[in-house]
Amino acid sequence: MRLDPFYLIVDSAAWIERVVPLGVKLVQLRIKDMPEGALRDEIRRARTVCAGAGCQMIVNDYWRIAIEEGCDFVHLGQEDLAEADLGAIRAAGLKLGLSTHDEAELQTALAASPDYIALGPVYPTILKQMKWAPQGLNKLSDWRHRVGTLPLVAIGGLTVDRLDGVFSHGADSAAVVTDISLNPSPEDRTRQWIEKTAKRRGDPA
Ligand SMILES: Cc1ncc(COP(=O)(O)OP(=O)(O)O)c(N)n1
Ligand SMILES: Cc1ncsc1CCOP(=O)(O)O
Ligand SMILES: [Mg+2]
Repeated sequence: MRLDPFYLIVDSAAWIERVVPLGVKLVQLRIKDMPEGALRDEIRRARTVCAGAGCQMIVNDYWRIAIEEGCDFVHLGQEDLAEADLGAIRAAGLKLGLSTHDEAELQTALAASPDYIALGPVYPTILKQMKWAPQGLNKLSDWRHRVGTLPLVAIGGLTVDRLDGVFSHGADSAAVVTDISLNPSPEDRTRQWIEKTAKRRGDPA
């Protein structure tokens, strides 16, 4: 499986409606603390936009709802994974991405046969409090060798200027939240990410 090199993470269908039409091809819907009915509405709205734009949509955390709503990709952290029914996820045909932060988590993740492995935070992040210090680029290279041919996602503190570094250290895809969501012009910044990753995506010159 191949992942787009630009992996955008947003927290609403409204964001997806705003930026996916610009040419985003891989997006995660990461919603925290929302009543289930509203969450299902968000997923359905987001999925409609993504389907129309040829954008792969990944649902964070809510694997049961993702199955019920007919989605095809979920992302789980290690705590999510501990409570998830992997058999049900696989039986429903969903692809699975997993977070890792240290060696033990990598072993746990590899044992679950995921479709990609994410490593983070590569750089300091302001999105959420992390138990882990920034991992740095050398850890990314280490993970590159350990995950073999599995797609590797870098996450945490990524910006357009940091993309060359993460790709040259083995990442296949770079995931981002605040460099876009907190930018004074999220649309312009999204275009910069698309342009900077164009060659890796195989876009025509
Ligand atoms: C691509 C990607 N990598 C890591 C995470 C973090 O997942 P998790 O550790 O479960 O934390 P939350 O995002 O659920 O707060 C992610 N969402 N996406
Ligand atoms: C959810 C998550 N997991 C590891 S780092 C991170 C946050 C990424 O956000 P940002 O791109 O704003 O640093
Ligand atoms: Mg999670």
